[in-house]
Amino acid sequence: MIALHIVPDAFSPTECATLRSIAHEAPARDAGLVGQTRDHNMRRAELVWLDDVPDTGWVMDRLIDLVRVANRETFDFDLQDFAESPQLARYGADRQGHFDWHADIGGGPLAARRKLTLVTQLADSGAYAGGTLEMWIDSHIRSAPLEPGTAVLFPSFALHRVTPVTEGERVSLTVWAHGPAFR
Ligand SMILES: O=C(O)CCC(=O)C(=O)O
Ligand SMILES: [Fe+2]
Repeated sequence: MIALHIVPDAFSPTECATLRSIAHEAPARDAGLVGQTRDHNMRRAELVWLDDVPDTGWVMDRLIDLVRVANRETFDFDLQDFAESPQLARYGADRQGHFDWHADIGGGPLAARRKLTLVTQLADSGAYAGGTLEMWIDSHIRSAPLEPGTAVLFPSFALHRVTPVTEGERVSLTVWAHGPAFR
């Protein structure tokens, strides 16, 4: 069975607003995929890596707490570290922002060690149309709640996607927890 763990109010409305302005003001990079190949049919988004932004230690502290609790209550995975920077992503309707079906466990040395994925919604649900985060869980498609500040955690091997944004802009915060290979 693949589990899903949902945390409402993982970030407050004010914190979501702060993270949205970081996503807009920090220099963004065009979204590459695992292994740094850029395939815009697969993914279109603007990314800001939080490790590049000063004074965001509080975000990482929160993410660590959220992962710790979710892992204790739901997953019980052998987790070791957070080997990659958290990522702010903007998916704009102007570029048909989206991310096709994929799993986060990839071929690179860091992506290969991903075990748990955490995604937080940051945009108000009225700020965009489309842009649903869907997860393929036990032969069913489950949609992540749209409420800003809600975090969803799932195993990094689970298929998921972000449907095309057709109006406005969706903003999300993603981080991965890493550890030894599943066995
Ligand atoms: O933005 C999202 O909701 C998902 C991001 C994602 O799947 C990823 O970065 O691997
Ligand atoms: Fe992903």
